[in-house]
Amino acid sequence: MVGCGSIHHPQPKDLGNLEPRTLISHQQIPVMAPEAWLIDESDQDQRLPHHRNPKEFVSLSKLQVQFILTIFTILTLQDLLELCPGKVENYEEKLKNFYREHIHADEEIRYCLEGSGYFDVRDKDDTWIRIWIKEGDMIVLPAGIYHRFTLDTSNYVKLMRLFIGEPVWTAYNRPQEDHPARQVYIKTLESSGVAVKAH
Ligand SMILES: CSCCC(=O)C(=O)O
Ligand SMILES: [Fe+2]
Ligand code: NI
Repeated sequence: MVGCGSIHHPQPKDLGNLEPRTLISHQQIPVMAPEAWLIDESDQDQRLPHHRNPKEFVSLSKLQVQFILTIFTILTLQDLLELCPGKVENYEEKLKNFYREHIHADEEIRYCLEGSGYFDVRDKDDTWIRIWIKEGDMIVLPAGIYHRFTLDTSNYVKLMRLFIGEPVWTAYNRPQEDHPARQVYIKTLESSGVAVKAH
């Protein structure tokens, strides 16, 4: 990397419309829940919305219930997070918080648009595994897994933060053995035959 933000990597075409936002660090993009609705059966142009009259929307939770037996997930883009010294407000504090061992009640989903960084995750023996995330990589951490994040020495990363349904940010710092998400995670591991070290 040369200076922060000075390198422009070509973007995949479908991300082109995000480009202007990437100029601003950690900018919130309004959360737009994916919309879904029942359609009419008319022969009109298939590219039209085909709403029924009156419109009948289907809530995200209903979609999830109806399709629970299939892998059916809608990811919501929350924001683009650019991390880099000198460019981001409260950089030191942010990095410190990201590097504090924690869990979430939901999956942590990140797509790396540019740069690189490390996601550290605890394995079954409570040992850290460092995962190097580079441009074009996507990571999905299960709810309840202890993890943390840091930049690598390139000192620059631009991450898309994605959520399934409502974005929930809350980080629960270790220890969280009684947290429901932690308990579900441990149970899932154990039921797939992984013995988890007690701690
Ligand atoms: C910089 S994204 C990774 C940091 C993290 O674990 C989080 O945001 O919860
Ligand atoms: Fe996290
Ligand atoms: Ni780069």
